[in-house]
Amino acid sequence: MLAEEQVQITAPSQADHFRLAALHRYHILDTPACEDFSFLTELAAKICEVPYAYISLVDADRVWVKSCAGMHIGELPRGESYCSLVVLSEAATEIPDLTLDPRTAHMRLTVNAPHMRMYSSVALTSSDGFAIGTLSVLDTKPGRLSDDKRVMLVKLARQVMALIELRANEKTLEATVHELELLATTDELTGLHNRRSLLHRLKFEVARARRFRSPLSAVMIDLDHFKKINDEYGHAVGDQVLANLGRLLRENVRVIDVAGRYGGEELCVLLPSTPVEGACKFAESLRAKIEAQVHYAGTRPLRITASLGVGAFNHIEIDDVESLLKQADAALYRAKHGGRNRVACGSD
Ligand SMILES: Nc1nc2c(ncn2[C@@H]2O[C@H](COP(=O)(O)OP(=O)(O)OP(=O)(O)O)[C@@H](O)[C@H]2O)c(=O)[nH]1
Repeated sequence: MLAEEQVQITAPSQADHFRLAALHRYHILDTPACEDFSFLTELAAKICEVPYAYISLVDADRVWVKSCAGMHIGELPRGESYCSLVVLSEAATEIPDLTLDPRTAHMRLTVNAPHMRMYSSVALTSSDGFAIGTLSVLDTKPGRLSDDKRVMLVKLARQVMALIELRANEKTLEATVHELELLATTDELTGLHNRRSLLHRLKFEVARARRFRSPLSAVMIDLDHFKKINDEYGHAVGDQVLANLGRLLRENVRVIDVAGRYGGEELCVLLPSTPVEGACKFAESLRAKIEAQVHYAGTRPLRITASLGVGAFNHIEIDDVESLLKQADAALYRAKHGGRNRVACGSD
């Protein structure tokens, strides 16, 4: 009883708060099983000549086991785990007979099968000096590890920690690469693909349409008299209108569609697997949504319209990459000259 109270009272201290922050920085809790960690755990059991070993991370109210050898434990309540004692003392801990130590005699793994008797462990210490978990070995016979074995256990614990650091660095690198990719392909103002990314995706979609003999359409969108918005209300309001339009497009395209900013106030949507009829329907519905969208110059509401041109390939006549946009551009020209706020389709 006394031991349980000790573990629970000490756990939520200020020091534990910083320790938990160090643990959570590694993003290792609840990650899937991994061969590299299993290998180190098995090696610990082999070197120490004991049947059981595990790598544990001590969270706020549970001890989560990253890998184990000789048994299966997913997680334990913190008050039921020998490892909690190690992270509290932040040192290597050895308990030669768990039944004789008042802190561990009552614990589940001591009382129930497999009736652990010996526990020896080394703290896993974060780069900023916090004990975030342990590498532990256990036996059902009481005893002590020899000095040689303890030295090896300390070395193995360092390898475990190095692996935890490596995995965390890989995750950070992955996230950074993803962020950079996003920055390099996204137009900052509209949140759509930038021109380079749009043209890159166009090449890819043309190749795919050829390969699978599927249709591909492109819709060019140009705002009507946008210069007037800039001239009358200022560039910042013009920018806001473009940003709103970007959001409208993102919310109204399918996951497989590619919406991008082709030029200043000219946007483009690529519609894979969509024949000209479907693309014209989409363009007409988008035109109506743009017309209905309300923007604001301060408190003053504004509306703007757009002209749209649709270009389309069917699978029989997939031409070169540029000709799809040329077709959409020519249709857009007709929509502008036909009076604006309208859709012109294909070569009609
Ligand atoms: N605020 C803002 N304006 C932009 C941006 N890029 C282009 N523009 C403006 O968009 C306007 C385009 O003007 P025009 O090509 O004359 O076309 P328009 O006024 O929309 O007229 P039509 O297309 O013929 O209906 C210019 O005033 C550009 O300065 C931008 O990123 N932000």
